[in-house]
Amino acid sequence: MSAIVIDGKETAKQIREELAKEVAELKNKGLTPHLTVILIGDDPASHSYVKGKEKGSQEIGISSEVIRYPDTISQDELLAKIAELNENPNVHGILVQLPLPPHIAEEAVIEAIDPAKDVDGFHPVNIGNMVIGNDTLLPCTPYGIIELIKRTGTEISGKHAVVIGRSNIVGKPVSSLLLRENATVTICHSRTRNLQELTRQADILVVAIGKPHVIGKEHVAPGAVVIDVGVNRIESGKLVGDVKFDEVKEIAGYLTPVPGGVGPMTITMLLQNTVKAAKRLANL
Ligand SMILES: Nc1nc(=O)c2c([nH]1)NC[C@@H]1CN(c3ccc(C(=O)N[C@@H](CCC(=O)O)C(=O)O)cc3)C=[N+]21
Repeated sequence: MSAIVIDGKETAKQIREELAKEVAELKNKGLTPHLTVILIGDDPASHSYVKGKEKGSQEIGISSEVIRYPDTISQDELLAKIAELNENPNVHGILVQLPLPPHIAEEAVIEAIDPAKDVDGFHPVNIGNMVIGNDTLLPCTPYGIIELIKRTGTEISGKHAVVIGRSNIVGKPVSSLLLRENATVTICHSRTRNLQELTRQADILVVAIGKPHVIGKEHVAPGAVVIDVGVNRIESGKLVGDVKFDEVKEIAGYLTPVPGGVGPMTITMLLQNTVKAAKRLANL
């Protein structure tokens, strides 16, 4: 058997087409959703990712701007800018690209963003609302993962979902969203014993480790839905996942590729969050 490869690019395109229609209607009502991205320093990966956001914004018709700072910017200066954007009624979404230079505290920056404009879904208020199950801005990658699983036609309710990884931006929130969808959720991490024994029980396996090619066919049950969240740039410059794609493809039921899987969905859910934030701020 060979897995069906989940086309994240195509799924992202479908959602963006739906969003473009919605944005056109909002514009008729005089509302143009606006996203402001703050980019600090000159990490090439961050720059390429921010380009993806600008392109995506143009595609669906929302306006976006990127504010660039050298990595010498002080934390106070950055917080002052965020305070100004919080007050600006024309700005609906604020995203500060991570990682930040070491002299700036990530937590302080995330907490400075108005939760209503936190399109990353990283603010503790939004995380709390997500865990409770309230309607809120959801973190983009986990939200995109749920959409990808649902659009394969897979029912999540009652399934055993195993997540490998417990980061604040992927592992923890995706576990919470899977639970919200009524999956039975197991979270594995670097201290987990008998990883293989657990992952082989998964109907849905979400891999967010951040190491190239560490999950192989021995970790996967026949027919499982395997979501590879890894974005690892290897020496050759190639982007690879955490999963050994070729061998897991032989056993899984569904499998996401890297690139072209979760990545395009992350940007799409950011656009969706920006539209949602704009509507809420305008009481629509
Ligand atoms: N505040 C903040 N929010 C983020 O959401 C955030 C961040 N900071 N910092 C960096 C990470 C990384 N991230 C990616 C999103 C899309 C792709 C993506 O679209 N990847 C393409 C390939 C792109 C390529 O080939 O370079 C794909 O997988 O097909 C990758 C990585 C969001 N992040």
